[in-house]
Amino acid sequence: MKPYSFVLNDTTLRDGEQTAGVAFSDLEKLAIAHALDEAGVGEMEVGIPAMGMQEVELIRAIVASVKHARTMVWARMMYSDLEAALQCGAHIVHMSIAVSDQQISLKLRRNRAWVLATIAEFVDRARDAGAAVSVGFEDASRADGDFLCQAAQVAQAHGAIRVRFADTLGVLDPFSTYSSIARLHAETDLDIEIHAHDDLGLATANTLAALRAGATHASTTVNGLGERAGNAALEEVAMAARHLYGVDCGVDTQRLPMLSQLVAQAANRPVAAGKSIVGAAVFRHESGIHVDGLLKDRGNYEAFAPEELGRQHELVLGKHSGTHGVRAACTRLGLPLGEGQAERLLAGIRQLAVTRKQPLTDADLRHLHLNTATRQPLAA
Ligand SMILES: CC(=O)SCCNC(=O)CCNC(=O)[C@H](O)C(C)(C)COP(=O)(O)OP(=O)(O)OC[C@H]1O[C@@H](n2cnc3c(N)ncnc32)[C@H](O)[C@@H]1OP(=O)(O)O
Ligand SMILES: O=C(O)CCC(=O)C(=O)O
Repeated sequence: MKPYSFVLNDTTLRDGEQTAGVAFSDLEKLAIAHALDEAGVGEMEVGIPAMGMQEVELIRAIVASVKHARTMVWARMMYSDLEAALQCGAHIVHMSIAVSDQQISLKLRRNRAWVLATIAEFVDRARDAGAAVSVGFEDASRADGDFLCQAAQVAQAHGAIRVRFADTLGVLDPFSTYSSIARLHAETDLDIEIHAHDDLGLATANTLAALRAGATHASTTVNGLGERAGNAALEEVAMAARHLYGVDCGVDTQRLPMLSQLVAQAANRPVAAGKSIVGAAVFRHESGIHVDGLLKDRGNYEAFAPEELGRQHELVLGKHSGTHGVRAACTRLGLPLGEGQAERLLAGIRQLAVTRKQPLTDADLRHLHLNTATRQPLAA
């Protein structure tokens, strides 16, 4: 089944900030919320009110500043958490409870009957207080399937608007995600949010599988920030949905690089050069065959146009260059090539690239060009 549309619920400000060692300042949180809002995310999870009054005040400020997106706050199924959450004025109060037997008995020290009764009680309480309630199923991927459906039915019967299926430890693959979500979708009428973690590098793939199986909402974070190996990356889910399914989730993709930089800086976590969509080097090409192919027709080596992200292809010279790339670079710099000079240049480029371990600069090429104009040995 192809997803027709879905809502991105970006949790950079909640799960993203939970990354060990990451702590945003108030100004950074406000700036990230503003940037996400301007980029067009449908929803954002903005924090954990149970952390105390200072956090509640900050969440209130964020909620007041967000103009377009719906806001959500995260809470445990506890009176004090609900009370704090209700003070924030967010559109949705998300109340979480563990549903795997492992976490029910060895973390909460309770049993399944207590979980079902607690869902009923807290959805009722939050609704009575006027909140729209989403129910979070922590560790859903390791839960018994029958029990998970039972829990979702209790949430529905008590008036929740959504359930979140959390692959808390990132242990699913796209096939198991598909079957779990399809079953949940068949057994409740509630909206379903997929919340995938990247411990096995499958968070985006699992998110897409869940959307195909009927999930209506997807948790994401900018740069895939989040607990341990992180969450499904906003930029990956948005671009994959567009290119694989033709589904526009409302995000202005031109803003993704800026968002990525903003979050990388606030998190003090540089983005890897090869990080899909937003890495500095993902539109950089050196290999001779690729550069030749791109010069003939960019469709030869283009998954999607970098211009969608406000970016461009970048052709560089290095150890794997070929003569077509060398000629193109010389033409760009207005450097005429004599008989056999492209080949001589290539030899010099290879030598220098191994020493430098980075692409050659224009100045390097000019220098090599001078040295290879005649058949003199290369300068050291
Ligand atoms: C999978 C997730 O990402 S869930 C979100 C996790 N996020 C965070 O923990 C970040 C923010 N957390 C915090 O600031 C603090 O942990 C607080 C304020 C929430 C709680 O702090 P403390 O009260 O000191 O408790 P602490 O964090 O040490 O322990 C967690 C407690 O919550 C309980 N708990 C955990 N999940 C739930 C739940 N869904 N419903 C009810 N209780 C829960 C634990 O059993 C434990 O309580 P116990 O002492 O009765 O065993
Ligand atoms: O909201 C929930 O229940 C899920 C929380 C979470 O971040 C997770 O389980 O990974």
